[in-house]
Amino acid sequence: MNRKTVALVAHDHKKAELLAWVNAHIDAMRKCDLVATGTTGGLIADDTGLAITRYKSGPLGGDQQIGALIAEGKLDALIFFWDPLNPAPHDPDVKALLRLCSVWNVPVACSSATADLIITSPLFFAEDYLPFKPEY
Ligand SMILES: O=C(CO)COP(=O)(O)O
Repeated sequence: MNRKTVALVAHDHKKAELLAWVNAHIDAMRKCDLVATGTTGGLIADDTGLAITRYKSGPLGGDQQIGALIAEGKLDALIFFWDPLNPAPHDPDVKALLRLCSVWNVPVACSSATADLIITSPLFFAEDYLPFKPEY
């Protein structure tokens, strides 16, 4: 099976929802190389025992570090439960991260419903499926 690199990110009010989602898809998570922003990654690693490469906390540059992975073609999906009800001090970074997913055609889920569809899609792990990669 094709090993995929998946980023896990959640704002504070959405962390419990992301943790529940990870646990609901724990078998799929074990088949992925996981990266995360700092606090999100620590929470998930402590709860599940999954190995996660942790970057800085979002407000301290973690979103931008994950954005750099996207720009380098090293990320296969972003699961980002951002908070639509509370302002974030680093909102420009949040927007920049989501923007790069569109620039580089990287699948991104901002809700558990969409994340369910990505992670259960046979295409996602298929050896012979390569999403279109734009050439700039
Ligand atoms: O702020 C975040 C994403 O924008 C997430 O950062 P933490 O995982 O460190 O809370």
